Amino acid sequence: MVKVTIVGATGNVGMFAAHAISSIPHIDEILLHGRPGREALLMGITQDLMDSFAARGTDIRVTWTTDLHDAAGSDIVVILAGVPRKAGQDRLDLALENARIVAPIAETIGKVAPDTKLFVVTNPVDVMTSVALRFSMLKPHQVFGLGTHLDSMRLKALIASYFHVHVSEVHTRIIGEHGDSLVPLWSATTIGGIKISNLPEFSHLPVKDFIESVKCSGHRIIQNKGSTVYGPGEAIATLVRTILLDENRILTVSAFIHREVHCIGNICIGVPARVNRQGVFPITIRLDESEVIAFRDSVEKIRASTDSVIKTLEQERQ
Ligand SMILES: NC(=O)c1ccc[n+]([C@@H]2O[C@H](COP(=O)([O-])OP(=O)(O)OC[C@H]3O[C@@H](n4cnc5c(N)ncnc54)[C@H](O)[C@@H]3O)[C@@H](O)[C@H]2O)c1
Ligand SMILES: O=C(O)C[C@H](O)C(=O)O
Repeated sequence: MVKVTIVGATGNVGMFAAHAISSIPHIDEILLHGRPGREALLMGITQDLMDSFAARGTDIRVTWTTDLHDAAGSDIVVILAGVPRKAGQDRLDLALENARIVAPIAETIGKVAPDTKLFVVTNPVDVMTSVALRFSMLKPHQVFGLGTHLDSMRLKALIASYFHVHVSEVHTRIIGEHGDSLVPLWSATTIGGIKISNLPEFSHLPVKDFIESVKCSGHRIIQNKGSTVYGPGEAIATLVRTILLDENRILTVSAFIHREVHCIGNICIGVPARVNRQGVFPITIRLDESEVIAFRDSVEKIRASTDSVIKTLEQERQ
């Protein structure tokens, strides 16, 4: 029995993610979790999803609960519970408020579903992934975040459009913080298998504009329509599919690194990782010198926020 639980299922991203995930083969049950007091909303979402499955011909059971213990037996638990940022806010501004929400959820999930993969989406996602790892007591390969996967997809779309090629011809990666200190890896960017820097058009590429556009993307969407939904929802479904179908894809997720990237580590941050049924496994990579410097800066920025949040949570528990 393959079961996926979504915690924070009454939110904008949670609702769409449930629908996006439902197109993955071999899922038997999607469990929607919401806070007590949200029962009518959960019931409504469940019925609406079931109608869409009937219309599409999808045979998945949708259930809902306000009790996290029902997540027992889940293959994947996606955490989307928490506040989203408002236009003008930085994702890191949400760190402590959302850590207070994510930590107890992760703690309970670690106890009731010790074999699950815990997939964190709540922002600031890199900090929340470390919080989930710390409080769930699960193993590092079981806990990961959406990281810079969505940023990488945003850059990929811009490059594909510039070169007039199908998006599948572009491979690119952004590592580091899902935020302003993100690090684009031009050294790992190819078009049709050819290193982008070997293409004459590369010298005209508006690199700075592209990176600025990726950094501002979430902010612009929130300003215009209130929240980012379809991009994250599809990105979440890609990760869930890669795990459940044991695809061994290399995706850029927030994962605990130790020595894999120039020995910079002991933190959860966006890095390329092999993703399969067992979880996420960062791959060892060598970067250009300028990329190492930028990645180290990004790691230290995330480490400062992570350490401060975890210290506060631990003090509050004493
Ligand atoms: N990592 C990414 O790329 C990415 C992308 C999109 C959204 N996000 C993040 O995901 C989170 C959800 O975004 P959204 O747009 O769906 O927000 P939303 O406000 O629509 O939904 C928030 C959800 O969290 C729940 N929630 C709020 N406070 C809670 C609490 N104290 N305890 C338990 N549950 C609580 C709500 O009931 C709701 O289900 C935000 O933190 C947002 O920044 C991350
Ligand atoms: O930008 C946000 O706050 C939401 C999300 O992280 C995104 O990048 O779409």
